[in-house]
Amino acid sequence: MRKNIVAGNWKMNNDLPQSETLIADLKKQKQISKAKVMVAPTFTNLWHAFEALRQFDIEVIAQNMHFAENGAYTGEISASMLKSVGVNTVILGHSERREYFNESDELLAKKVDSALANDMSVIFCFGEELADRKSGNQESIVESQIKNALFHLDALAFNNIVMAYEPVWAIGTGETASPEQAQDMHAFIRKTLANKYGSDVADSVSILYGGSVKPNNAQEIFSKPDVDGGLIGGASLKAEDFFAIVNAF
Ligand SMILES: O=C(CO)COP(=O)(O)O
Repeated sequence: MRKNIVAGNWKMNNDLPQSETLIADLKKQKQISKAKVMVAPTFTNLWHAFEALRQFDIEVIAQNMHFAENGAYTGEISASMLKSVGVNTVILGHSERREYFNESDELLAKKVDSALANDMSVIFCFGEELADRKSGNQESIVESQIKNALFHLDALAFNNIVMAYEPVWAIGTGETASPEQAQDMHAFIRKTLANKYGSDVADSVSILYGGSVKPNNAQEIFSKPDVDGGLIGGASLKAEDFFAIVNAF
C-alpha cells in the first residue's frame, strides 16, 4: 500500500525566529488524517526544526543537496551533512532549482544517486511548463524528465522515491491543475513506471501533486485515485492552512 504524504516546502522563507514560531504553531495542530506529514525548512533551520519536532510525527526534510560527498563546492551541502542533522529525505528537481539554478536531468540523476547511496529518500519533482501544456506536449516532457533522471535505477530503489508532479504553470500562481488534469497526469506517470518496472513497483510509489494546493481545493484533488498527496508551497507557511490540507485526506 502506498503512503499518503503531505509535505510543506517552505522555499526561501522563514528566518530562525519565524521558523520557531511556525513550528510552535504546527505543534498545536491536530492531525485527523493518517497522511505522513513533512516540512522542508531552509538549510539554516534544519537542525533546530529537527530538534523541535523530534517527538512529533512531522518529518523534517531538505529542499536540495549537492551530489558530492564533500570537497571544494563553496556554498553547497551534502547528503551526509543533512543526515548528520537528522534529515533523511530530500526534495530534488524542483522547477525553481531547474529554472534558476540550471539543474538538468543529468545533474539530478547524480543527486538522486547520491541521496540513495546515503540511505536517504527522495521526493523527485518534475512537471511541464505552460507552453508545453498549451501545445499538448505535457506527457512527453514529463516522461523524458522521469526517464532521464530515474530510469537508470533498479526497481528496488523506488522503495525510497516519491514522485511529485508539479506543473510549473500552477506553482505560486493560484492556478491549480484541475483534479481531472492531475489525475490524468498521475495515471500517466504510473503507467510510465509500470512500463519500465512493472505494476507492482508502479502501484507502490506515492505520487504527490504540487501547485497552488490550498485548504479549499485539497480535498477534491486528493480524492483522485492516483493522487497520493501534496507538495505544498505557500499554504505550508501557515500552520492552520497546512493542517487543513493534511486533514483533507
Ligand atoms: O512549488 C510548490 C511546492 O514545492 C508549490 O508551491 P505553491 O503551493 O505555492 O503553488
